[in-house]
Amino acid sequence: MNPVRTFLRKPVAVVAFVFLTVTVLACVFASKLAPFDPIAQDLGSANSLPTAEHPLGADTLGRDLLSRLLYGGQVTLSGALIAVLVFTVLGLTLGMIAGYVRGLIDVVLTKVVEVLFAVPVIIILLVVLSVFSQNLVVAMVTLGVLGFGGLFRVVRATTIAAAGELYVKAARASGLRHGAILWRHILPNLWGPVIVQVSLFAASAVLVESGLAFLGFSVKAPDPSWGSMISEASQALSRYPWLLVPPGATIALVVLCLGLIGDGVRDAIAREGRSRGRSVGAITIPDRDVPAASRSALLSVRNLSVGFGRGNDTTVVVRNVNFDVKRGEALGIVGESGSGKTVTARALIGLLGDGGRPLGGSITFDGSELGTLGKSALARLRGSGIGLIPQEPMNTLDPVFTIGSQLREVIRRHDKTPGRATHERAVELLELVGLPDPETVLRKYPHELSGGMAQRIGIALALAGRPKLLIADEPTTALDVTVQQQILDLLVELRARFGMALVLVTHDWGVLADVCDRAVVMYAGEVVEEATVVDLYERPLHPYTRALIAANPHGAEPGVPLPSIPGQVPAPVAWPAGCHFASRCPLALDACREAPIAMAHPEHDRRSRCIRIDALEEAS
Ligand SMILES: Nc1ncnc2c1ncn2[C@@H]1O[C@H](COP(=O)(O)OP(=O)(O)OP(=O)(O)O)[C@@H](O)[C@H]1O
Repeated sequence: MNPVRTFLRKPVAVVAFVFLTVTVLACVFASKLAPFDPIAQDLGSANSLPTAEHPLGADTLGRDLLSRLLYGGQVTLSGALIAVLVFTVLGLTLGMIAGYVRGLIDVVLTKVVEVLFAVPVIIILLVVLSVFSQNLVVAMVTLGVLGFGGLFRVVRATTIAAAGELYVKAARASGLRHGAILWRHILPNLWGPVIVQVSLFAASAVLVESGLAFLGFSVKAPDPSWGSMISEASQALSRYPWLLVPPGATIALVVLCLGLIGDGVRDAIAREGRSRGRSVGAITIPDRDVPAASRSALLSVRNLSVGFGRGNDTTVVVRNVNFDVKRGEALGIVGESGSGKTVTARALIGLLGDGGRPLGGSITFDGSELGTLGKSALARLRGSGIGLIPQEPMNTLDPVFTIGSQLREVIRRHDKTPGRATHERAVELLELVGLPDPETVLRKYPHELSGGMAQRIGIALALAGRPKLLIADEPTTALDVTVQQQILDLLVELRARFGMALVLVTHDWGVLADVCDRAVVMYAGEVVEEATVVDLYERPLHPYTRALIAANPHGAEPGVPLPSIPGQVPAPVAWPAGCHFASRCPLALDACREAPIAMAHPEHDRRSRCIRIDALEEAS
């Protein structure tokens, strides 16, 4: 569903948006709407409560509070607007540059942002105001500069994720100019997170401006601003408490509305992301001789095909994938980049994104056919039945919330327990994933975590619903080597302890050997071989598996060059009619190129999509 429509279905967010719009417009048109001059005194009405003449009352000098509020809003909101503009321009442009260009520029900008995070904002603002003789514009520009780091981080992370998408890589490879890529492919991913961040920052800019005005650093008396009205009201607070209500309530409501709009936008984006990729199309290309879904297996995938695009523009990227995962078993999906591992894994949990959709086949999990489940049942299954460990956990953590609040939210969704029990479960989960001092970790924000800690949090989040199956997509690629091993050891330990099954996507045979019992080898969108990891290593029965193992750096001998597989994985649009690997295979015959190759069952529990198994065995 369109995210704007999803937002419009949230009444609280819509009311907040309408209130904010009306308030801003009323302030903009203060000269037309205000019943009085904001500085005109009428001592006869001094300190009056709301009356027909003064709808919000009058202050100690008899000045109309509604008029002062409308004019004062111009000062406060334009101050906040300046800060928001600086925040948005810097955060968006520098975040995109850092995330897209990477390298030294990324390192330098990230360090600068880290330094800015350490700067005490209010103290710097007071210094700026004293140097620039109480110039509020300079102060709000400074606030934008000091605060843009939050937006920078979100934009950078989103840009990195978007730039890593294959369609962006393809656009780069096709020679599209960087500006055009950023504009057409990256920017559309950013609007949602940017609106969320901007609305939250705008709320704090309103508060900071009001605070500075309260301290006397804004307009000069008798001109109003919301903060100066609070300051004036505070001087007569004990005798005329009402004076505080109009400016105080306005500031509180504006800040609340900005927060609610941010929340609404975030929910709308999240729902939009979840709803993509769920529709099941009509194209099915069934494989022959495929047994029905296994009753004993926890997960049974049959003839799964996945495509991207719509209608006639649909490109099939994964074709007729079949495999089973038994309870407690660890299955690896291995293959070169672009072979369809990630798409297959994400299809299992209904999170294809970016126009991806299952084109046919079935996924049966724990007796339920996922294609027949309604939205809410599927949502319940995610996390409680199947847990997903992300590739880049930092990107999946919301930078504006503490780890504790994010973990507790997920726990509450599954356990529906009261606050104390939820907290205890959060602590227990962090202990489970080996994080020392869980109470401190719960108070941290994502940017305070190392990569290894973030991945442990990712695992804790995946475990929160006590899933029967974990899906881990290259869970250690973003980590350095020593941390990689620790995370793998943790996965092995947790799996053994809770008897969970695991589907692990990897291109690393070392990881496969460490963690998995069995593996399917994928090539150009198809499963080409399936066997136990030991059998695959010792006696591969597909030329592609053999070539992959030979090119595996773990088996490299010092001084001996590592063999590589000549050629490249064909793009989905260029899949050949016959065996997808034929153009790179030393054993290929004409028969391999002429027609699709059926899956053979050369031995019990082994499958290979090859008609040259005998020749392969002879050659080895
Ligand atoms: N969002 C997308 N839009 C269009 N095509 C896509 C998209 N994501 C993936 N694909 C296509 O799906 C195919 C399989 O991609 P997938 O990411 O599953 O490969 P992979 O084996 O996981 O590779 P890697 O190890 O690099 O992640 C690719 O050839 C790619 O062209």
